[in-house]
Amino acid sequence: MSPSSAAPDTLPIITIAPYLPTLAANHSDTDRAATAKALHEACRDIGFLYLNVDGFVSPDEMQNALDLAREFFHRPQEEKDDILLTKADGARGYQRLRQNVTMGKADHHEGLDMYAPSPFPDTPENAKRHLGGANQYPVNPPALKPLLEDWIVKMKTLGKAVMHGMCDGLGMDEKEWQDMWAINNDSFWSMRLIGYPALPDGQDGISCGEHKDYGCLTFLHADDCPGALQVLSKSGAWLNADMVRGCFVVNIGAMWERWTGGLYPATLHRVVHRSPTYRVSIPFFFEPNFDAPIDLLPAAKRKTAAEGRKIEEPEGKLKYGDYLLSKVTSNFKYDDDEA
Ligand SMILES: O=C(O)CCC(=O)C(=O)O
Ligand SMILES: [Fe+2]
Repeated sequence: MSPSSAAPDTLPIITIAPYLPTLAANHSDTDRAATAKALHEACRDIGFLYLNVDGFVSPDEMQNALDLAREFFHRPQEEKDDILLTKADGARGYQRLRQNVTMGKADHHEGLDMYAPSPFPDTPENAKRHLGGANQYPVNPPALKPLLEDWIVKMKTLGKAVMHGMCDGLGMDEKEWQDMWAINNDSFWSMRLIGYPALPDGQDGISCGEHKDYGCLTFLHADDCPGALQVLSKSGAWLNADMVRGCFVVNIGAMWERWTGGLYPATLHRVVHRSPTYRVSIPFFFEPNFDAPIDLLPAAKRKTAAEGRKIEEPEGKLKYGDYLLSKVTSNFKYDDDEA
C-alpha cells in the first residue's frame, strides 16, 4: 500500500457549491481550488466525506424523501410484493427483508432498487435479463414517484459537480476532464430506498454487511441514527458516519479505486442498526456510463508519483457494465429461507 499520511479519524465536511451550476457564480477560483484540494485529500485518506449541499437540496426536501420512503415501507406486505424484483428483470423493484445478500450473508433490511434505463436494445428477451427491464415505482404514497424522479435529476447534477471537483483535485487538464466526462455523461446510475428494522434482540447480526460500493460515487441520505453507518478507517477502527444536517455522506466506489491505481481506495463500510426505531436510508449511486472503460488515469499516475506513493496498476480490461452485471447476479436470494 501507499504510505499513509496522517489519516483523519473523522470525516471532513466539504462544500460543493463552487462546482454547482446554480451556485458557482457566488464563488471564486480560490473557493473552487479549495474544494478540489479537500476532495483529493478526503478521497485519498479515507474515501468518505460529508458533502455540504446547502442551497441545492433543501432540508425539507431531504426530510420529505425519508418520510415518503418510510411510508412506502410501512404499506402492507402484499402491496410491496406487487413490485417484487422477481416480477421485473430480477434487479429493479422491491426486495423483502433478508433477501439481499452481502458476502454470502442475508442483510437485515428491505429495499427498493431503481436503475438508469435499460442499456440493452428494447426486445422482449432483453426485458427479462438482469437490468434489461423497467423500474417499478410504488403507487403509494403517490408523492413518492415524482419525488424520486426529481431526486434522480438533482443527483446527476451533483454527480457532475463532484466528478469535476475530483478531476481538478487530481490535476487533470481541460482535455482530460472532457475525456473523463465523456465516459460518465450518461451515468448508469442506481438508487435504493432501504428500510432497516432494528436488529432482533440478542442477535449479533448485521443490518448491511461490510462492503465496498461498486461504482463511482455514492450520495447517501439517511435517518439520523447514531452509530448505525460505520466506516473502516485506515487505522482499522470502525468510525461512525452519523448524519450531518444539510450534508450527504459521500463515498467513492471500486471504479475510482481502479481509475486511480489505488490512490483513492474504496472504503469498507457496514450498517449495524440496533436502536428500536425503523431506519430509512436513500443511497444514490452515481456511476460511469454502462460501457465505460475503467483504465488507469494518466492524471492519477502523475499525482501518485508527485506524492511519492506507489501505484497499483489495474489488471486486464474492464467495462463498468460487465462489472455491475457480475455483482447484481450474485446479490439476491429469491427463496425466502432464513440464511
Ligand atoms: O444504509 C446505509 O447507511 C448504507 C447503505 C450502503 O452502504 C449501500 O447501500 O451501499
Ligand atoms: Fe454501500
